Amino acid sequence: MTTVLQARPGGFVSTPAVERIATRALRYLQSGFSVHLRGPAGTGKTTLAMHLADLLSRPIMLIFGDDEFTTSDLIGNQSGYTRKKVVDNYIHSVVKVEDELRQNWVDSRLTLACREGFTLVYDEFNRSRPEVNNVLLSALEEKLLALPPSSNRMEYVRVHPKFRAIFTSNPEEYCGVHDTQDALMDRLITINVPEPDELTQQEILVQKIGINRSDAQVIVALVKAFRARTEADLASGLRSCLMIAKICQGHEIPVAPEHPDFRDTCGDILFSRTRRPLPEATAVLWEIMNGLFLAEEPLPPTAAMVELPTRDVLSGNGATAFVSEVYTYLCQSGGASLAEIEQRLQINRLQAVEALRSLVAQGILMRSGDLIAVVPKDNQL
Ligand SMILES: Nc1ncnc2c1ncn2[C@@H]1O[C@H](COP(=O)(O)OP(=O)(O)OP(=O)(O)O)[C@@H](O)[C@H]1O
Repeated sequence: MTTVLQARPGGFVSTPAVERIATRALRYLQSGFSVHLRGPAGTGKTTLAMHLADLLSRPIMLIFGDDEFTTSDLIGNQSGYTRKKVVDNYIHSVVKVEDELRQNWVDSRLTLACREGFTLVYDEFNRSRPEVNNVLLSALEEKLLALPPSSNRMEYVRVHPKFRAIFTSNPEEYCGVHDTQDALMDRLITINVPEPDELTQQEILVQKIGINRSDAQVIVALVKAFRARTEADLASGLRSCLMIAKICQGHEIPVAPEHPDFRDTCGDILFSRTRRPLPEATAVLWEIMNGLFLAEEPLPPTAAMVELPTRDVLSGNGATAFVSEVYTYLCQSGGASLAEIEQRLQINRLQAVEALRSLVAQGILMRSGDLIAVVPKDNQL
């Protein structure tokens, strides 16, 4: 039996970045085009596709691309028989028997969506072989879906004007996906869905998992730093963030880099997502964790305003961007906690920590136990 999904609103987190993509996609759908959302795993393509389908307010047919698919999985096939037997004994000496055997045609999801004007969400469509998807070409362009020849039904379905299709796909270098055929791509409007920005990821953690914002910030910054340093960039970090947040929330594990359960959870989730050897990945994660932990402590007041070194000197090789801003703020404020630095300079935890580390490395700030202080200018390296 073919199941029709009804729109299930709620659960979709919208931020300005997500909204921009959704608005564009909806515009194209409303103009009668089908849309293709393309991007790495876990960037939110399926969630966005279902959200767009909700907005179209039509029943939804969902198909998942599969290498084993045949054309009949998309359009339908003959299934079972109807048998009709008529015995005519009107004249007692004559018995006439008519026996008719008919195959039944069962629509599959694409055919039903085309016929009834539903919204088709074809998730990861390039996992199906390209030739199987060829039936879509005439449905999208000529608005006719061709069915196999038959004597007892129409061989074409005229596509309902409200029919729309939303496709999603992973990049072609992914394992298990096929090349997308040019003719199909030419009939779609493709939107590249990038890794959600940090604000979006934080918002999704806060709204979906229910953790507080500062914990969401720490998790997102931590996963981002780990991925950047281990080149684990094939998939988005969002799923890892959601997993860490959900486990911490469900088991009351503090989102604190010094807490052993938090460290273990992050390790279990992140190590398998990089191709770096385990000892190297472990060293990177602990280094990032230690950086976050030390910087968690409030900074001490500074004695006096110190002349501001130039940005070039402060930022060294350019790897750390907010060094001079952090330094200026510390000198002017006479001391600040990490959260205050982030808030005041509108930077994230990782950027603040990296800037502080750079200042310590250059001898402009010094660490004394858990505290960090400004070194008087005369004593600077
Ligand atoms: N805007 C959003 N609102 C709420 N949750 C989201 C949003 N975007 C992504 N998510 C969540 O992030 C996770 C990954 O999203 P999703 O499955 O849509 O990604 P995808 O790009 O389709 O991944 P894949 O290519 O692996 O199928 C899911 O748990 C999803 O609920």
